[in-house]
Amino acid sequence: MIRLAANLSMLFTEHDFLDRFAAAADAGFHGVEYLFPYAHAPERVAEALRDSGLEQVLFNLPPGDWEAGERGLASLPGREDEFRGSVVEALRYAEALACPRVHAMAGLLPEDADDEIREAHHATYLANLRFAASEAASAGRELLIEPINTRDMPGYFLSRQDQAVAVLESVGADNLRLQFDLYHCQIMEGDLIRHLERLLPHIGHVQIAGVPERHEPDVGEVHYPAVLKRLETLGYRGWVGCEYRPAAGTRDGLGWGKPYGLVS
Ligand SMILES: O=C(O)C(=O)[C@H](O)CO
Ligand SMILES: [Mg+2]
Repeated sequence: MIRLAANLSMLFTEHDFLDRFAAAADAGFHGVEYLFPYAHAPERVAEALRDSGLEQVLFNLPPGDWEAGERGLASLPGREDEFRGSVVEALRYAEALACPRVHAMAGLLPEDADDEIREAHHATYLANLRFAASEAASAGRELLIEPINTRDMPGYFLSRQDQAVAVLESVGADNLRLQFDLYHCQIMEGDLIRHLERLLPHIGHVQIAGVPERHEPDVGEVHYPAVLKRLETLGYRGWVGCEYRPAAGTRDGLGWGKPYGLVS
């Protein structure tokens, strides 16, 4: 069975953040994810979640200075203390929200990155993920890494599935898993169903969006009914995060989700 989670950083933005939980429940979602809850006290977010009856399925560690263009800390040499603090903060919120998994964004390479700089980022990334996975395991949580396409996020340190698998295998933590975003994979590599089949043992969470505009899943080049059917027949029991920008109003665009219980 496909279980859809509304990404409240992109969906229901017609409402204030804490009101989006009820809007998602009303539209037939059973789970929510978003980028960052940190603008609100954990108890306030927990109250909105509880009142909506939804499950919290994912959110991200603090990413550094997002407004200044930073996109995560995990691979940034010299920012290790800040990254460690971000792990503690994310796990504090995960406890309050009973959220089973959190995503550590890798960060950006400098434009002039040479092999030495790339290697420094790689070494920092592995060391930080070892720390974060250990802390998350102690808290009973999973830690996710996600390849992100370099058209939307130029310079992002982790951009391909084979790179992510090599990192997972190097760190070797059972609770370090892959956040498999089909939108990014289609842009960078394509071959989605074969990637799903090969990567399934590593997958801790899936996200979907239409390609190339990142609108509803039924807008664009990916035939999601076939992809989601294969995900189901592969026995995936996790969540599918709907991480897309509605082409018009959120509810107006939910018709694609009717087979999965959504109400437009
Ligand atoms: O960009 C994405 O697809 C994500 O899922 C990150 O968590 C936020 O950039
Ligand atoms: Mg994603």
